[in-house]
Amino acid sequence: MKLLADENMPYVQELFGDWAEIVTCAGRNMTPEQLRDVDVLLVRSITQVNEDLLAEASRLRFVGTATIGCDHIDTDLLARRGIGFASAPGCNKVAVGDYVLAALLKVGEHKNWQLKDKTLAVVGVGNTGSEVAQRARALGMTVLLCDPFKGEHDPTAFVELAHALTADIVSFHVPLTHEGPHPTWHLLDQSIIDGLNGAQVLINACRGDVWDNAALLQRQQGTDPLTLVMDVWEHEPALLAPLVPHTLLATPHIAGYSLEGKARGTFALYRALCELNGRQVSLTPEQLLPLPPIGAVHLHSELEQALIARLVQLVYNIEHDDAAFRLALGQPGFFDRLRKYYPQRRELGSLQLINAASTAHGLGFKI
Ligand SMILES: NC(=O)c1ccc[n+]([C@@H]2O[C@H](COP(=O)([O-])OP(=O)(O)OC[C@H]3O[C@@H](n4cnc5c(N)ncnc54)[C@H](O)[C@@H]3O)[C@@H](O)[C@H]2O)c1
Ligand SMILES: O=C(O)[C@H](O)[C@H](O)COP(=O)(O)O
Repeated sequence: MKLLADENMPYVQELFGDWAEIVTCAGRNMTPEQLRDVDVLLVRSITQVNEDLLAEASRLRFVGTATIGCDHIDTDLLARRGIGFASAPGCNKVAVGDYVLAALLKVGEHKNWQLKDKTLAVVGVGNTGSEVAQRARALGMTVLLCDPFKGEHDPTAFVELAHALTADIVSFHVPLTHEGPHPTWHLLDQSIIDGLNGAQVLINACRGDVWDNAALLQRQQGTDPLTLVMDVWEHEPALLAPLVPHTLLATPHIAGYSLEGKARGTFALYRALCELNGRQVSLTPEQLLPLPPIGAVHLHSELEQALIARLVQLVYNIEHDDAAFRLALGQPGFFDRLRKYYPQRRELGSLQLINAASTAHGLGFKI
């Protein structure tokens, strides 16, 4: 079995090394020729799996993406050609929850806000949105949930988008869709952007195209700019650079980049391929991971916002990611390079807080 994998997918050797001939390459540069004699293709979100890429892939029988989002995969094409497919739903949801928690704490510091007095709206309440909602509740925030698909079954638990957009902070966690009853492409469009007030904070850790970046830039260049946290950008990696100085936090699509999240992503594909090949699943994602640098911390005081911020920074410092992004901005290939050489980041759950209240668990720590 010949397997072609994105070079930035960890643990491929450990999981497939003893049953596949493995070839790796840069995900953005995969070519139809490379797929000629390949049986299994493993990609991340930057490879467009479409007619063009698969033009010569006559042996291909399985495609896996080690990501949550699948907007880069032509799944109809795979179905038509009888090629098996798997993604990794939820694999990095915890990392996205950690990222948004770190961002919220930075927003609190920047605006001198007590987050417990503020309202957060989560737009898209699936795997990642639910992680964010859980952390915001643990901070004591009021949380509004907006998800028209889920709202159909449980209208009292969800609000309309217009209501969500009145929150102090609005965090987006939708898939990128162009069709259907609630498409998300430019969900945040010019008219919505114009209707927001300058005290509001927006967070995008889902897909860049969900926000109209050019319209946002226009708003930011006016007299009443918004506070923006942007992990994802329209037209990555060729993002709208002039928007960056108008953000509070800017990062290169790494919200989901915990080591645990990446391991779960590759592992989901390993499990799917084992099933397809009638092989026994002989490992767990946890077995792939090294020990975290800090295992436990004893607490001797209440978990209030400033202490939570210090504890989060022990595990994940979002400001380092932001600083690296601003420093590299404009250099050729900077976006992909930051992602390729992203430092090992652990999830908050790798740190045990001893003597902590149960809210620590809601924040994502181990107790
Ligand atoms: N920045 C990152 O590193 C990163 C990491 C993981 C996922 N993502 C992106 O985030 C997206 C969401 O991930 P997830 O795991 O939560 O997916 P999910 O499928 O579990 O949840 C998405 C939710 O969005 C809802 N939704 C769909 N259209 C909507 C609309 N118009 N308005 C409101 N809600 C809507 C769906 O009903 C669903 O509940 C992924 O598709 C992926 O593109 C980004
Ligand atoms: O959809 C996802 O899972 C995330 O966006 C993922 O973290 C993106 O990472 P990439 O596949 O681009 O390395």
